[in-house]
Amino acid sequence: MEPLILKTDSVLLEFDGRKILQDVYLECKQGEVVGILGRNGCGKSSLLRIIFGTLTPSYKHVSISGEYIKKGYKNMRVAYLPQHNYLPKGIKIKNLAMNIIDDRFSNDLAAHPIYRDYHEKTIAELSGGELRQLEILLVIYSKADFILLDEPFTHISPIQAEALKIIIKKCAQIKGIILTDHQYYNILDVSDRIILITNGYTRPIKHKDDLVTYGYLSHIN
Ligand SMILES: Nc1ncnc2c1ncn2[C@@H]1O[C@H](COP(=O)(O)OP(=O)(O)OP(=O)(O)O)[C@@H](O)[C@H]1O
Repeated sequence: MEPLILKTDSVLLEFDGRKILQDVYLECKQGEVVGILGRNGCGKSSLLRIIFGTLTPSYKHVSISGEYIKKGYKNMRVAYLPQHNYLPKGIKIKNLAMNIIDDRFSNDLAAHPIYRDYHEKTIAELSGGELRQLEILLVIYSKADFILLDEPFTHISPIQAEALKIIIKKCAQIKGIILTDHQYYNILDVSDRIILITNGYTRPIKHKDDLVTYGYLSHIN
């Protein structure tokens, strides 16, 4: 079967007359990881929320394999990890996972130490970093064909970031993943393609040097 393709273009997003996003083209196929980089406030989270359907810009065109998508979250076509904690505190973890996990990943979730050790507990009983890991897992292993991750590497330790990159790569064998984080080295590591948002435009990054040229990095290490 042909891989599904999520396409986003012609986005116009303004706040108080200030143009945040004005010329966006973003494509992601099932089977690939697309990394988005950009300075604080350039519109990365906004773009993910527009694709997911929880932020309505003046204009957008989002489609999956040619079918116009108004709200990505409808019918669980797109899943989204927000920058901030989102899970309700009082619910048992195994009950949260029950209806959202893709059967193809239920063994992976069950074997992950966070789920294995805490599934009988509630969200309120986890540390900040444990909670973040669980939130990431529930989105990555969800039934959606496309997964959007806003700052998945922030708040987790380096060793767990390494493990997360392996999980993302495995998941991307059958899903499309778009992610952003200020830990750009992790984004460069895990992504098949990089898109930089600058001055409201998306620019494909062909080489690390482009990140200096466009003023995202001051130098290359
Ligand atoms: N509800 C809102 N009202 C007004 N301005 C907003 C609103 N939400 C976001 N903005 C502005 O839109 C711009 C883009 O915000 P967004 O959160 O998408 O940026 P970002 O690239 O994800 O930033 P960061 O890397 O700092 O998380 C920012 O300048 C922000 O101040």
